Amino acid sequence: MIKIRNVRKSFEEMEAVENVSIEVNKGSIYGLLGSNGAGKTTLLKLLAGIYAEDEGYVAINGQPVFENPVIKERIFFIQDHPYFLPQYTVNQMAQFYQNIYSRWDDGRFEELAAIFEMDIHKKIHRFSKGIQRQAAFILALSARPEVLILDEPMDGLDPVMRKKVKSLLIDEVAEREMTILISSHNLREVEDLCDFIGIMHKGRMILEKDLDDLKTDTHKIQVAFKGSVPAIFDPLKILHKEKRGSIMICIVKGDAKEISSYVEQFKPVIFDMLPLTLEEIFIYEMGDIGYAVQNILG
Ligand SMILES: Nc1ncnc2c1ncn2[C@@H]1O[C@H](COP(=O)(O)OP(=O)(O)OP(=O)(O)O)[C@@H](O)[C@H]1O
Repeated sequence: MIKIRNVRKSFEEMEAVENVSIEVNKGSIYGLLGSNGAGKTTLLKLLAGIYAEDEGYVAINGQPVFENPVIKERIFFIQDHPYFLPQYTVNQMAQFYQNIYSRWDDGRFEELAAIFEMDIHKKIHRFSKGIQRQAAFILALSARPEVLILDEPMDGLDPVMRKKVKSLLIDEVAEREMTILISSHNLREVEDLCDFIGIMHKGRMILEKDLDDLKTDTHKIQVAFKGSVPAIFDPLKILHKEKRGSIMICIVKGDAKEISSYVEQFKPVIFDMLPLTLEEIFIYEMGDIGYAVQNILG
């Protein structure tokens, strides 16, 4: 669906995106994380066809995006400062987009306006930042895009609205296989939404992960034995191990049931398997550069 291959983009001397490749399958939600200036917005603008790549290629459905109106009509991009025509109401913006997007859905527009309790006849610039963002979501989803590109979409939304927006996005993905690329500074903000996560740092992609695999595959175990610790750990794939008093804490990769039945053979006096946050997984997975990632995710 989305294919970004060895892409570079510079601004004068500054290389904003350096040799980045990502692929996003139809119906997936890809979270692009990174600190300020990492190159996230530049990458999203390359995908939206706002910038031309200096090298590499950016394609959707096998076709280049830049200067390609057929593909652009299938993309909706909500920028970090959503764009509206000056003095326009939500309804007037809807008419504007209706002329651009052939799959624009009036029924959906009315439905979403009702869900958000949006005053569609009010001028958008008079709305607060959060309400303007809600208006952008209503317009974006009514355009029925195949690809939705979101730059810091939760910025300015209160917790109730975040939940509402997330569930609407998940519904669109489930019902009609919309594909989403979403940027954020904050892993916790998007971890329940994304199937894949890519972390950018100084223009480069430093880590990419499939979240489903990660969450089912990585566990924290706490274990204690009577007397000394038997040498049971060798066959386990351990990312991290530390001793706190008589308790051994390990971060282990593998199937939860297999790990449990293996450890239980050695009759531990304490044995717990605890859930890990995604942030912890990233930090343990990345070893030495985990600390750098901790700052990025912070
Ligand atoms: N139009 C531009 N002209 C010159 N430099 C630019 C331009 N756009 C981005 N840059 C530079 O490219 C680098 C990457 O910026 P970008 O906005 O893509 O980062 P980001 O990851 O989105 O950051 P943030 O999280 O702060 O929004 C930065 O050093 C920025 O100063």
